[in-house]
Amino acid sequence: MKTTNLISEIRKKNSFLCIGLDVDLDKIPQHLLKEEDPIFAFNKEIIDATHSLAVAYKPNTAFYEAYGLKGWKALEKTINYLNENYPEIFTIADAKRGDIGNTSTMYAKAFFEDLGFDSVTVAPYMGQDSVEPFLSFEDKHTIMLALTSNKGAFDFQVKVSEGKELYKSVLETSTHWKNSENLMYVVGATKAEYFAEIRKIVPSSFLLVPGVGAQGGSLSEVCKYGITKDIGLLINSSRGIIYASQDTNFAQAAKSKALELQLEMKAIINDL
Ligand SMILES: O=c1ccn([C@@H]2O[C@H](COP(=O)(O)O)[C@@H](O)[C@H]2O)c(=O)[nH]1
Repeated sequence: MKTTNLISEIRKKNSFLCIGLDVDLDKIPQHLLKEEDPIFAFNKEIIDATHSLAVAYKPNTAFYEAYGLKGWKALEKTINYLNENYPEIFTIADAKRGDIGNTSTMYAKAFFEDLGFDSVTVAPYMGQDSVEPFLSFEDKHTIMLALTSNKGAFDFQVKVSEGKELYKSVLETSTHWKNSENLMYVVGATKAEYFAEIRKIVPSSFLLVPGVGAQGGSLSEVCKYGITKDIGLLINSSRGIIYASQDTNFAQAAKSKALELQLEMKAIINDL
């Protein structure tokens, strides 16, 4: 999907919400366990109930890989369902891949060609030749980890080397790579105080922002310095939305949680 389509979808829905599909069989309503594919059955109901409020969905592949072949099948059914029924939705495989060039090419083929995702998350640690194979896919996006939402982000990402924090080097260096227009970055909502600095380096790039909801990040704090004239943000919430209830009404409960965030987003967009 082209970024221009994503921006017009954001404008149409007054939403920059990304819903994380992190399906844990211990947390989904128990009646779904009788279904042939409980993971897909759960995702389908969540997607059908929330698609008018969200512009993106982000299955974290760990939650599918953990269930082996059945999990991978459910991931495939979920992305096919989104692409067939809601082609306007931006899809993110949160897989955090990256390896030597020929291996990265295979990861890119798996997520972009075989599964048909619009984007995949990638770790920058192995450098340019590990990321460029992802960037070479036209109309696909590579979302590189910059400053993550977890506590461990302080172990390396904010450490200064040769006068610069590592996350700043990741942002600055990657803007010079081939096809860098296909890059987006992950910045945690729990790191709101860093957004002003980040926007100095990548003023218009899209940022995928996890950490609102279960991790306690604040949407309004992120938007203070993170939002751009084209919005430039995809705010993710996973557990805070999809596990709003474990009853049979779980999808409506998820919709209510998504609506709370969407209304907050609408007010922020109107104030721009
Ligand atoms: O810095 C990061 C990068 C990725 N994530 C992922 O996003 C979701 C967040 O889930 P919540 O339930 O809304 O906390 C999850 O898939 C993480 O692996 C992140 O949290 N932080």
